[in-house]
Amino acid sequence: MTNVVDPNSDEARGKSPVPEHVQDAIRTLISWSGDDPEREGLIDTPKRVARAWLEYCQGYQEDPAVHLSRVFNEVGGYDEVVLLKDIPFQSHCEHHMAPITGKAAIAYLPKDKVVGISKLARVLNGYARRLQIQERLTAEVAQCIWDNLQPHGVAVVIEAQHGCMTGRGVRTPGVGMITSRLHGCFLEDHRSRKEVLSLMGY
Ligand SMILES: Nc1nc2c(ncn2[C@@H]2O[C@H](COP(=O)(O)OP(=O)(O)OP(=O)(O)O)[C@@H](O)[C@H]2O)c(=O)[nH]1
Ligand SMILES: [Zn+2]
Repeated sequence: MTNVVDPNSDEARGKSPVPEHVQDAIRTLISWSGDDPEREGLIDTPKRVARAWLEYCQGYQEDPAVHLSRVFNEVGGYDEVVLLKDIPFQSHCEHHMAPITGKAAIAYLPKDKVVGISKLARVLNGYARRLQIQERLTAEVAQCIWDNLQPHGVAVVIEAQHGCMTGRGVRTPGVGMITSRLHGCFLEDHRSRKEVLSLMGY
């Protein structure tokens, strides 16, 4: 007799198994919130939530510095600011595990190496996909670029909205938080700082 595999099973859909104790934790949260985790619409929810959280927190599985290991040493005499603007990201605050959504501007003034620009967004994602506060996220991205590219300067500005301030608590939709971290010439030299912030639109 041939084994018939249910096309809706986790196995057939290539989904990774979720340990029972993790599903239990989510069932507990559902019933504590006032709903019945055994009703039809919620039956598979614990598995979905668990897998979603693995994805939101994928950054724990990587060292973002890895993305900066492939450098181009030939910069063709380019000695001006490189800026990546409006990089969208999603993170989660470590206080409420609520979404933080925003955009980042990442700039550096290369010394002798540049990286593919997508790598700057990858570094941002590597740190954003963890439980964060915005200040630490900003500092970690800047430090990673500063340490690994050894440029003349690094500037990171992040502008974001915090779900814990919009959907709950003080409930102030539209409020934005801006954080910045500067290193090297952007920190020390007034003109460089003004130039980079103005390129970023601040
Ligand atoms: N500095 C900083 N604060 C954050 C960030 N994300 C969330 N918060 C704040 O973390 C604080 C946690 O405060 P608590 O008093 O411990 O928690 P709470 O009682 O839920 O606070 P409320 O949000 O005011 O209801 C809140 O003021 C949040 O607005 C962040 O990225 N940076
Ligand atoms: Zn929060």
